[in-house]
Amino acid sequence: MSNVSLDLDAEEAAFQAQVAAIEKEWQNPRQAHLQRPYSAESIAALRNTIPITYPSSFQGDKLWNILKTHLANGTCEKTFGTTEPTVVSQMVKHQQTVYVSGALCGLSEVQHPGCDHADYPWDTVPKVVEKIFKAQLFHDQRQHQFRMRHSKEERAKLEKYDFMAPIIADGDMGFGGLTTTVKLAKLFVEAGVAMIHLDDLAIGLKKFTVGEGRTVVPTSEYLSRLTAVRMQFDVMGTNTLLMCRCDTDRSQFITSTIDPRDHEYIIGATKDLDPLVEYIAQGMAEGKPYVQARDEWKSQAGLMTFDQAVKEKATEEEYQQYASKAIAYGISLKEKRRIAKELVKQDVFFDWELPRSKEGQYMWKPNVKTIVERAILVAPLGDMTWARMDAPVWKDIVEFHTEVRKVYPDRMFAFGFTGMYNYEAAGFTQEQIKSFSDDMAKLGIVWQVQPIWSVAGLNITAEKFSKEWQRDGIAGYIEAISKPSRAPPIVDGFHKLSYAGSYLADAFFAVVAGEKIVP
Ligand SMILES: C[C@](O)(C(=O)O)[C@H](CC(=O)O)C(=O)O
Repeated sequence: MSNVSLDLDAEEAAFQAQVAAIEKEWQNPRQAHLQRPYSAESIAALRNTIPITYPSSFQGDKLWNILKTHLANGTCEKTFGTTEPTVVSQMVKHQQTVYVSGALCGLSEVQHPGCDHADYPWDTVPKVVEKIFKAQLFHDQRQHQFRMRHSKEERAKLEKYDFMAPIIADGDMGFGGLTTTVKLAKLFVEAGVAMIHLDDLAIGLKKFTVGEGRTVVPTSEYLSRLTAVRMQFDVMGTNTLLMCRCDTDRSQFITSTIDPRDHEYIIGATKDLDPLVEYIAQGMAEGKPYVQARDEWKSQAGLMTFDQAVKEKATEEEYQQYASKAIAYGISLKEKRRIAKELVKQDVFFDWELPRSKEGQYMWKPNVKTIVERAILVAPLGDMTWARMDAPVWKDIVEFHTEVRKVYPDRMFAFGFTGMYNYEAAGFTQEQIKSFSDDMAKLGIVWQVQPIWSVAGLNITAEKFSKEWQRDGIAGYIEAISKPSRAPPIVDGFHKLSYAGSYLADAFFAVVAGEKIVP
């Protein structure tokens, strides 16, 4: 049955042409760094039958050029997070890119705000990107129309900003299974994003107040997620960028032991105690707080990785032999146990089931080596890499980027000056803090973001004005806002007719009335 004429030859020819076009796209120097585990045929079979193009692709190319230029110059783009289009209309005067942070969206763009547990609806951030992108188009259009009202000579004196700063957005962990990740990627592209970042965190498992912040997923799941996004970008035929963020360096748990590539870092008990969950349940029944019961158990359990457990029991010589065979990428616990049995005289007790959390997570040893491994493994799927670090440990920053650059010398990196960074406490001098961004740029960290400026940053401004308004009423508004914004250089606001879009509205009336709108 068919409602169109069934020309099988034409259908086959169109499919083969599509396959050839995709293969050509993939050979483009712009995509040379990418490797896919799937074929052009598979992508062609997943495409629509009508051509569709997305501004996201254009913005992706624009971002690529901006960042590549920084890489070549050893400089970087410094931006910050916002969800507010008016803020974007100002930041483009100094920033080349805009960041839409999940944490900010979760706090101010949803019906039920809250801490950054990435527990907001999966389409929250794409919707904010769409809002911002459309606002950028508005500012771009009204500026262009305003300029075109003037002669070429007059335009030399008018301001001109690039409002279409590429948007980088937080894709978090993809929000569930692969089909959700695919839909998320699709929505981001449709919204006009230039790049999204996707991480290796588990959904729904952040707990900050009790110090059990983050949980990662196995390497295999991380790979699948990123592949799903790359596949969706390919299906849509866009040059939208994908940033592979990795949180392994500062996470406390992993959801599963299924992937041997993670076994080196999974922590077990080396004392044969009752399981942690049972100890906590009993302790709490006796009136102990959760954290106290947990920490008591942890202090008795001899928590360490299997390799460390072997080191405790082996002689120096035995351990050296063991390490040479058993400590390498991807060696499973089963294999490690076999090697230990063969080489170490003493029995090594190690049980990674005992410390499992109530939710079933396994304990994880955060460290730089694992982010290096994950970053290198997934690099061919993405355009950039971000090792999320809570603490400004310069040694770790240098180690991570140097190691990845040994394999991918042209890799571009991102860095987030996330939440609680305390440079003084970490021993940084004022000079080091000042040159921090420039020093990182030399490591290839071309995109640097202060993601959550909009919380404390806007709060400071709002609190200051609210006090003045309460104290001085309209006199306060006139002095604090109205007068300074009208004095040259005039601040953007409703009083500036071009900014507010008044000339644009007039132009609509004029064109409809058949009048001329250019000189
Ligand atoms: C970048 C981030 O994902 C965000 O949502 O803005 C957060 C920010 C933060 O915790 O300060 C993150 O780094 O996880």
